[in-house]
Amino acid sequence: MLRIEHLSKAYGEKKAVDDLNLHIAPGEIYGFIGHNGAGKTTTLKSVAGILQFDQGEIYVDGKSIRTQPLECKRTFAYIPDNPDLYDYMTGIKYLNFVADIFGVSAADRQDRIRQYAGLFELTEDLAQPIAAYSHGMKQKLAIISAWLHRPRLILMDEPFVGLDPKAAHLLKGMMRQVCDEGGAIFFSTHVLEVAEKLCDKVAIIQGGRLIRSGTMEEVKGDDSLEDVFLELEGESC
Ligand SMILES: Nc1ncnc2c1ncn2[C@@H]1O[C@H](COP(=O)(O)OP(=O)(O)OP(=O)(O)O)[C@@H](O)[C@H]1O
Repeated sequence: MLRIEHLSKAYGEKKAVDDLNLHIAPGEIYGFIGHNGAGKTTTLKSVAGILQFDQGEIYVDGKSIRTQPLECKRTFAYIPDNPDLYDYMTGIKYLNFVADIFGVSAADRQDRIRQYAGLFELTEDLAQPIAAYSHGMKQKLAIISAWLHRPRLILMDEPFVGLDPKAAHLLKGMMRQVCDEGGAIFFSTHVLEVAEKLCDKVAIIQGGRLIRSGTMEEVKGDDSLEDVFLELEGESC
């Protein structure tokens, strides 16, 4: 579903991602963890096709994000770490705008908007301009928009930040459902308890380099993910 091969990206002299390799298969919720500045957002933006990288290749369903960006972008949805949406639009206008971009039929978009806005208790707010939304409401809107075109791959950067417990629980169920239907999720998080419970596989990045990856059992063994993460961080100091 997603193959990252020898990805490297530098900002000037600073190597943000260094020879990173990852393979995410259908059915997998893949967590991406690392300290602040480790290179998670740079990796996710490279996969999403919004940041040019220096070396390596990224394939979505076998297609290169560099040479076939449109085909790739039809397959996935990307939720950035900060839901900077169009403040002047109303929620419903924004959702219709996204549905238009992805060619979602009128009937499908109506069904899905009704379903997800209902679940996230956002229905009444959809008529409000996004400028009047709280951070959590913007995050809910970004999540609904990502799910609108039924993407097979969903990329998310810190998706749980700002969500209330009910919305966070709902999102976890939606992530699992995407994978049960043959899709895949690749997301970054600092909340290791969530990663430990939710993820099938996990990758730990440090200073732009992948230092551990595999199934949750392979990575953490009998310890907690937090213990393993802190131990690996300690080894590097
Ligand atoms: N636009 C930029 N210009 C210069 N350096 C950058 C830029 N964006 C990121 N960096 C640097 O690249 C490195 C990786 O940053 P990145 O945002 O990918 O980390 P992250 O793992 O997502 O961090 P966080 O958990 O804090 O969001 C950091 O050292 C950061 O300072």
